[in-house]
Amino acid sequence: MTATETARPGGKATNLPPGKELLLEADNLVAGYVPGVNILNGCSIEVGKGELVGIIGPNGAGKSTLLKALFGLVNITSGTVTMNGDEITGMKANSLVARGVGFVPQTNNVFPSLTVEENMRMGVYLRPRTFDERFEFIVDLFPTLGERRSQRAGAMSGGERQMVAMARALMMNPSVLLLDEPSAGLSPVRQDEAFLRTRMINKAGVSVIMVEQNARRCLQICDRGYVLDQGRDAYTGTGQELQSDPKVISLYLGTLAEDVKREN
Ligand SMILES: Nc1ncnc2c1ncn2[C@@H]1O[C@H](COP(=O)(O)OP(=O)(O)OP(=O)(O)O)[C@@H](O)[C@H]1O
Repeated sequence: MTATETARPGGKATNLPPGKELLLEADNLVAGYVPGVNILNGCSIEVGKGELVGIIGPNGAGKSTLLKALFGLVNITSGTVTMNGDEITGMKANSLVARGVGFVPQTNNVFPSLTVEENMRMGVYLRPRTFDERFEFIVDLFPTLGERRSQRAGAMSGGERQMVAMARALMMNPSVLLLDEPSAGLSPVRQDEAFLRTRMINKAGVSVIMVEQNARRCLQICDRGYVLDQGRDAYTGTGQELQSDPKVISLYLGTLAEDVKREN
């Protein structure tokens, strides 16, 4: 099997594996930051319940913009976003969080002057009474955060802060977590840990949409992926299909192509 060019409007075939239930769908999104300048130009993705979906593509393809559009932070001029069959297009972030969408931005994603525990409390400010139960879940997943609950987030390393940011988004018990480049700015070892954490979150039952610059690692851990190009979903397939597809490699995964050459 190789990656497939995604169906353009009209031919609405699903990309989900057989029997997989649809959780979230972006259909033909057009969106941008300023009127008249579209960054997403008809972008469609599907996420099944329990899936880890990777979004890769060249710089400026609109990967982060897609996540921001899904989270109500970028103006959508046409197209729809649905979750569990309900339309959520353009809803504001607080409504989306209440509906089970979590977002971890790439930067400025923790309150540095607050402790780990205070960051977690901020994450659950809409449902403060659930703090104990959710914090227990977090500590089961990331024991370090239990040990360091009184430490200021600003005094932690980049990788640890990323863990705090993920944990904070998990405090609201989201069905789907949007992760914007969880490995950005981390050393290779810390990047591996960030990918491992992402996988653990997914294994704990949370669907994940992960945007990544590190395409090779992203495709290694995701169930399915989308290659974005100029604001559109150009290719899709399983992580393995995309990794091994020559046209995806030659067009979008320059560094991966080099790696494949070296390995052969
Ligand atoms: N806040 C903003 N205001 C205006 N334009 C923006 C803003 N953020 C991003 N853009 C533009 O949108 C386009 C897509 O950016 P985006 O960050 O979504 O791409 P990306 O695929 O995530 O790229 P990268 O891999 O480099 O992070 C770029 O041309 C960028 O300059």
